[in-house]
Amino acid sequence: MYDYDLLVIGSGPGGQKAAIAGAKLGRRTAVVEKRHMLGGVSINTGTIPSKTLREAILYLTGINQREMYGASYRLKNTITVGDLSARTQHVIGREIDVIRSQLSRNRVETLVGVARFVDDHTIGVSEPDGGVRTVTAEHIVIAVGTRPARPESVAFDGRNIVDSDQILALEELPSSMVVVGAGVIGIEYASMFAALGTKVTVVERRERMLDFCDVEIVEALKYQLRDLAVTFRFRESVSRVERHDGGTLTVLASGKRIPADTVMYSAGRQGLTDDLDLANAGLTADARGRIEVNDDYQTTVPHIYAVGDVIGFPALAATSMEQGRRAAYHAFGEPVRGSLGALQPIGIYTIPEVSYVGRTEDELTEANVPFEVGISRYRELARGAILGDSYGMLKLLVHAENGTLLGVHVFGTGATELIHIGQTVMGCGATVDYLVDAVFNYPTLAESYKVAALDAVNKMRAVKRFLG
Ligand SMILES: Cc1cc2nc3c(=O)[nH]c(=O)nc-3n(C[C@H](O)[C@H](O)[C@H](O)COP(=O)(O)OP(=O)(O)OC[C@H]3O[C@@H](n4cnc5c(N)ncnc54)[C@H](O)[C@@H]3O)c2cc1C
Ligand SMILES: NC(=O)c1ccc[n+]([C@@H]2O[C@H](COP(=O)([O-])OP(=O)(O)OC[C@H]3O[C@@H](n4cnc5c(N)ncnc54)[C@H](O)[C@@H]3O)[C@@H](O)[C@H]2O)c1
Repeated sequence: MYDYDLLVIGSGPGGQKAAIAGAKLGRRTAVVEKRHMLGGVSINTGTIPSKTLREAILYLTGINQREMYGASYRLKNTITVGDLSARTQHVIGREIDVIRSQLSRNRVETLVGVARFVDDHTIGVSEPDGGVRTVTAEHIVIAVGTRPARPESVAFDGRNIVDSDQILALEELPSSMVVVGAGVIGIEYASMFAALGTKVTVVERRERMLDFCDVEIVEALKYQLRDLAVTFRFRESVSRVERHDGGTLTVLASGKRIPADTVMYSAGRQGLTDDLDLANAGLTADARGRIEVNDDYQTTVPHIYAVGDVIGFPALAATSMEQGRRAAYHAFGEPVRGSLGALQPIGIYTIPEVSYVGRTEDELTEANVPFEVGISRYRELARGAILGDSYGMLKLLVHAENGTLLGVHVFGTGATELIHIGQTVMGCGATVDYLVDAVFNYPTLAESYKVAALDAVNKMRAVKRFLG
């Protein structure tokens, strides 16, 4: 009766995984995607280019080798935009190829164009040649993602005043830069440009940055960034950004004016729902373009699902993929286990990187959960010394009464990989004793789990001594 069992709008992480899941369940599946955007924001302008850029910067600046070889160590003295973009373009190209191949070998049809609702089962696809193709589907997944917010008060020109998509196309590396917004995007790019030697000023209207993370780890990150000559302006709001001959001027509500070669505006993102004609399907979006869904990712029209950034927090590639898979399974009656949430890791690819899973000290204190802290510092690990990472740390939050792990927070080399050991231990419900008794490869950073676990149990034993 319908052309497809499942039609997915958007081929970012959420859309891709929804489509592949539908196809694996034997359903006729298609994805609609705009020209030149296969893989979504994640592959083309977001996750993959920014993480590849970071890797290129780490390699070419030699920043991670400086504890060993001295502050002046560089692999390449003059790093150009070309040096950086060559690696980025190479990885983007490969990733697009992987996605194209995965979709085609799973017989997911790709329809190129802009999708909009004609009714709740019908989509019009405006194709690049100007034609409109109309297709119908039993189930529809909206995975259209977001775009950077671009307020009128900022004179974006794509050259000196840019958003986080345009930053990838800079013609030369700026010697000074203002980053507006200390969200994850702002801080990741601030740290990358600071590592390249750009003098970075971060303006953030809140009192602190990354307020969902562990306070001690954010302090450690700020210390490292200040050491790279980053200036922070907290509790300051940007009123406007002006373009002048030879540079830019960022005007703050407090009256301060900050001159810089380049401004990157990274103060939030907007759901890409404007062009979808949602009303034709009986749907609405909020002021930030987000669509509301229930725990199964169904919108208010039950056969239409929404996943990924368009449904809001946490807006990560990692979660979007899993939401996509779950939405498709739900549509076709395939069971899924549990719900996404408590054990969702967060990885922030700053230089140095941050990662955590579970709860923070502040959250536990607020909830009156008694906990003990176990800390391991990389400078006391043989692997930390070998790598030349003296600032890294791993922190375990352990329930003071039953020994279960409540949170793991990591700062430094390998943080975003290491976190998964803690995530697995927490997911299996093991206690800190598992980490105390386990033998880890030596010398590794993973050993930090055992060191931190011993630290926590030593403190817990000290309390028990008093209690008899
Ligand atoms: C700079 C940056 C760095 C990031 N780093 C990380 C990271 O390190 N780790 C992490 O987990 N996440 C990261 N993210 C977030 C991650 O990229 C997003 O969470 C993820 O891309 C969201 O996936 P999605 O499926 O919602 O769709 P998106 O990736 O946003 O893709 C949506 C797609 O839908 C298409 N589309 C929109 N409207 C239509 C329409 N009407 N018709 C047809 N197609 C349409 C768009 O062209 C786009 O290709 C980063 C984001 C940015 C911007
Ligand atoms: N490693 C990762 O997982 C990763 C990396 C990058 C992005 N992302 C995702 O992308 C999404 C978008 O990130 P983002 O950083 O753009 O958005 P955000 O909304 O998280 O941060 C924007 C920041 O800008 C501040 N701000 C807003 N207006 C301001 C003004 N006029 N002056 C000064 N400060 C202002 C806000 O207070 C906020 O702290 C996030 O949800 C994030 O999870 C994830």
